[in-house]
Amino acid sequence: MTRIGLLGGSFNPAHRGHRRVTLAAIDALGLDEAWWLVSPGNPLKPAAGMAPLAVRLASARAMARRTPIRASDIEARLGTRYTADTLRQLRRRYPRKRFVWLMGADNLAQFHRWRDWRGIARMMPIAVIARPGYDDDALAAPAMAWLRRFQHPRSAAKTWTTWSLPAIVLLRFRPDPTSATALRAVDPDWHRRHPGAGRSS
Ligand SMILES: Nc1ncnc2c1ncn2[C@@H]1O[C@H](COP(=O)(O)OP(=O)(O)OP(=O)(O)O)[C@@H](O)[C@H]1O
Ligand SMILES: O=C(O)c1ccc[n+]([C@@H]2O[C@H](COP(=O)([O-])O)[C@@H](O)[C@H]2O)c1
Repeated sequence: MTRIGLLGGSFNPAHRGHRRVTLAAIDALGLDEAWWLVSPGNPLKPAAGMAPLAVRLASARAMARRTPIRASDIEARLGTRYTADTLRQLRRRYPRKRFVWLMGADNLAQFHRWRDWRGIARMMPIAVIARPGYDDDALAAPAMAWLRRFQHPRSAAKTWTTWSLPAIVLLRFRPDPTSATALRAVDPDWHRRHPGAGRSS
């Protein structure tokens, strides 16, 4: 049974923070691989300022090179945009794989606004990765009021395939302050130089 971590994101662009925290999660959770689901468009984020999917995917592939991380545009191919729909389809398509949903603490703070977020938690365990500046928000997140009772200790992270659902674990690695917002602020034209630029999404 292959153990796979799923990290959904805009990857606008992918950065070394994504790579570092994903590699640390692979280690902490005993994963065979991680898939980066490069989103055709986060339903809660404005499309303005979003580079084309082909460019974001190319940046994710480059950042994931020589690791067990696979960058994928499967959401565009499945025609899904909401995470609950994507995860339902992935489970149907890959019944022999075991999935865990990975997300940074900033996403947990917003999680109660996602479509069918409780349904997501009933589909697969959730591993939240600490992120500088967001950890207090995450612990106080509206979704945590419900998720807290399903929390497992970090020390048991490798046993996630045995957990009954819902299940959540809060992971803490060496904090990585990298963010795509900060990278775009210093290099707003990054996508024009990147492989894949010029192709439509
Ligand atoms: N430095 C980091 N530490 C922990 N988690 C991270 C880090 N960077 C990104 N993530 C997580 O990776 C996933 C995808 O992130 P995303 O592509 O939105 O990057 P971002 O840096 O958060 O972008 P932006 O600043 O544009 O919102 C999210 O779950 C996010 O929380
Ligand atoms: O399903 C939803 O309602 C939903 C709302 C907001 C964000 N998401 C997902 O959260 C992941 C992180 O998005 P982002 O833009 O913060 O990198 C990405 O996979 C999005 O599709 C999903």
